[in-house]
Amino acid sequence: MTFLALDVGNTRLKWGLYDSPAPGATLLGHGAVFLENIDRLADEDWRALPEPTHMLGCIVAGEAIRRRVEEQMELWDITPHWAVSSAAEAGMTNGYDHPTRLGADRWVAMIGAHARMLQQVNGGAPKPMVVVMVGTAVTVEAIDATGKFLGGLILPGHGIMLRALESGTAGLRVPTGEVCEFPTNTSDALTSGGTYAIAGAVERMVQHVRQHCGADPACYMTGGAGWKMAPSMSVQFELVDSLIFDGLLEIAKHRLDHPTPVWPSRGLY
Ligand SMILES: Nc1ncnc2c1ncn2[C@@H]1O[C@H](COP(=O)(O)OP(=O)(O)O)[C@@H](O)[C@H]1O
Ligand SMILES: CC(C)(COP(=O)(O)O)[C@@H](O)C(=O)NCCC(=O)O
Ligand SMILES: [K+]
Repeated sequence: MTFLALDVGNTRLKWGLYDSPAPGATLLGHGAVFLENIDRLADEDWRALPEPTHMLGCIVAGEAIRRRVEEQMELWDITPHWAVSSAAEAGMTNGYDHPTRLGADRWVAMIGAHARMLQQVNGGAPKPMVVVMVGTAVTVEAIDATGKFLGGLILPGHGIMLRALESGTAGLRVPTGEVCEFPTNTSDALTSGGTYAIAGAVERMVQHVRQHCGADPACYMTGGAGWKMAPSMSVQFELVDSLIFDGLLEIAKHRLDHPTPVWPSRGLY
């Protein structure tokens, strides 16, 4: 039972092929393509892959992109399934005003992080969490120890911050700089400004969760630009590149264990 996990963000499509639809499955292959190159997947990246028998993805890139991804999947005999945010799933509850309006990638990453935290406390008391995703945008989620999503921040990512400054000014078109505490040139000032804007927002959220929950949160970070942020964080974050795939595997397992009418019965997915 091979399982294809897809994470389609606003910049890139990430895919992972696993040997089964359950947490702890072995990764057989993975890759990432920019959205403009999606149409090559069937002919190139996916051509020589063993055929997946199940698939679950999450997508925040819009309907037109979803159709282009599904077209590529016609290479195989599988039905596309996409995770959506809901009021409750896989041991978590969703405190968003309108749970279904929460970005599916945010929900799935929280589910992945929650399973990881439970495994790490190994039967001990569950911890609150802060889950940071550094992609096109940056999201900073707060989850209490019962697995309730309390709410989260959305910030521009590094690329959007730089492009906004470039397009709104005459004098800020410079190469990428280094992160430093006291930048003395424009490049370093921009790079450091963006990085510490994100780090500062994350730090505030950690404080808010600590105050609200009365315990230190477990902190997880993921996303294509997570590695850029990790060295500049003032609190210890575990960088987990696979958080969304882990969440998809978790959801897949829960749905197989507890099938509902929402989950189509044709095939397993
Ligand atoms: N090799 C890379 N290719 C693309 N983006 C990268 C790469 N390394 C870091 N990044 C950064 O990661 C961001 C995209 O991350 P990603 O998680 O793919 O975003 P999304 O999920 O929104 O598509 C880009 O804004 C870029 O700053
Ligand atoms: C916040 C996001 C744009 C993040 O997208 P990404 O950076 O992963 O491409 C996405 O999760 C989204 O469109 N969310 C819907 C709005 C919300 O979560 O409130
Ligand atoms: K993402």
